[in-house]
Amino acid sequence: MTAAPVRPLPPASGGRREGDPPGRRSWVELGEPLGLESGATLPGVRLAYETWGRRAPDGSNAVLVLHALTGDSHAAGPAGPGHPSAGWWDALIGPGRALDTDRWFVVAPNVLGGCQGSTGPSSRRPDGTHWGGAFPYLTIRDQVAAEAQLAEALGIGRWAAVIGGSMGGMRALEWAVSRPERTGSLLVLAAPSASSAEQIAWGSTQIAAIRSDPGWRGGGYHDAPPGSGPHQGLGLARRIAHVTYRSEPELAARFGRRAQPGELPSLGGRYQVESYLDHHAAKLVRRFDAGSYVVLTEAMNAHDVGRGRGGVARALRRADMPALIAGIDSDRLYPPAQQAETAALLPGSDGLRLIESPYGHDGFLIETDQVDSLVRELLPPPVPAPPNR
Ligand SMILES: CC(=O)SCCNC(=O)CCNC(=O)[C@H](O)C(C)(C)COP(=O)(O)OP(=O)(O)OC[C@H]1O[C@@H](n2cnc3c(N)ncnc32)[C@H](O)[C@@H]1OP(=O)(O)O
Ligand SMILES: N[C@@H](CCO)C(=O)O
Repeated sequence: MTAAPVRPLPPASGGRREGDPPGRRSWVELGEPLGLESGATLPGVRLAYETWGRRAPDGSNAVLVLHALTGDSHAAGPAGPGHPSAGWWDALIGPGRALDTDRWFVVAPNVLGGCQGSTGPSSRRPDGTHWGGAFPYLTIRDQVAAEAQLAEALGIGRWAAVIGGSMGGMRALEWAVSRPERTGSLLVLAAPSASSAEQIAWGSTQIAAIRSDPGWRGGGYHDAPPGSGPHQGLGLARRIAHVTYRSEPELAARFGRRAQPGELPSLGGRYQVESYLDHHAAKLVRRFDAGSYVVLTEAMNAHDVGRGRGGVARALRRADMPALIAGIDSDRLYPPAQQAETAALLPGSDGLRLIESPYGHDGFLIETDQVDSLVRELLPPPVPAPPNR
């Protein structure tokens, strides 16, 4: 397959901000419409990304880090303009960290279909109108196809490692299966080879919550007056999702049946856990687009590395690079048994790695010490040269 030409653009205005670790925000625009798995094409595709470290002249030290559903390209670095929080894997990326930016050139794109710089439903079409509900159906494969063009634009023929968790893990696995020659090694955290019935059920329930909001307007709300979008629906979707991201014992120990201070459930007040979910819903609504949430959730529902490739087992046999597949012992959304199957089928894996955590699926974001060990196992530090005699 010949890749479409890619037109790299200059760094975003401001580029590196004062106080940032060595890192840069930028984007590429694909020179030609992206052909999608559905047969449709997506014109005017832009992919935003951040980088840390220095690219080796031959591109051999590049590592691709792929974010989850509501993550973004800000994997490392402090909070700042456009980034309400510090990087979601800040503990892992930087000088001397597991992804040592004195050695590795780390690249984190914002996913295609997202809303933090890459083309998605809230972007404008070439004719200047918002995509909204006309944004095409995307799959994880389409997202990886766009990321492959980003790699070409950056002069990276082969990643030293492709690393991702949750939806990022789905994309990492898709990289390994569809482009094994370009995936030097693989780390997948808390992600399946194919979304299960239950995972599709959770995802489609969240999509239904958004679409049932009168503010959804068939996805065409981006030109509606400010504040009239499907915020209730998106908030409801986040509440449902967030419960699946945490574990039952954690919620029981942390909140129990307690009422939120100053509120009485018998008088219309909230339980603490309700208030906690309200908080996470409100936070997401402030920073995320409902249309992107729908498109990305549909892509996760469609995830199946075996589709049209003779099934999962056969597809995974293509991915023969060194691979680490990790699950979280308390993850009820992506149970580790599912990842054990992936690990057993991947030629380069020696079995499931288990992250111990009370926090459930979010453990891949929280248990950074354990993820650190996995990254160091995948990309061991260079053995120092013996002293000259
Ligand atoms: C890959 C990515 O997703 S990158 C983007 C970052 N991820 C997200 O935003 C996903 C949503 N968030 C999360 O999943 C989690 O917050 C994580 C994984 C980032 C961090 O987990 P934790 O450190 O365990 O945070 P936790 O779930 O306890 O949430 C803490 C927040 O809940 C608030 N909170 C706790 N109890 C209550 C309560 N009873 N009522 C209201 N708010 C509450 C805290 O004040 C805190 O608020 P803040 O985040 O605005 O400071
Ligand atoms: N907290 C993560 C969980 C999904 O993997 C997110 O919102 O992206």
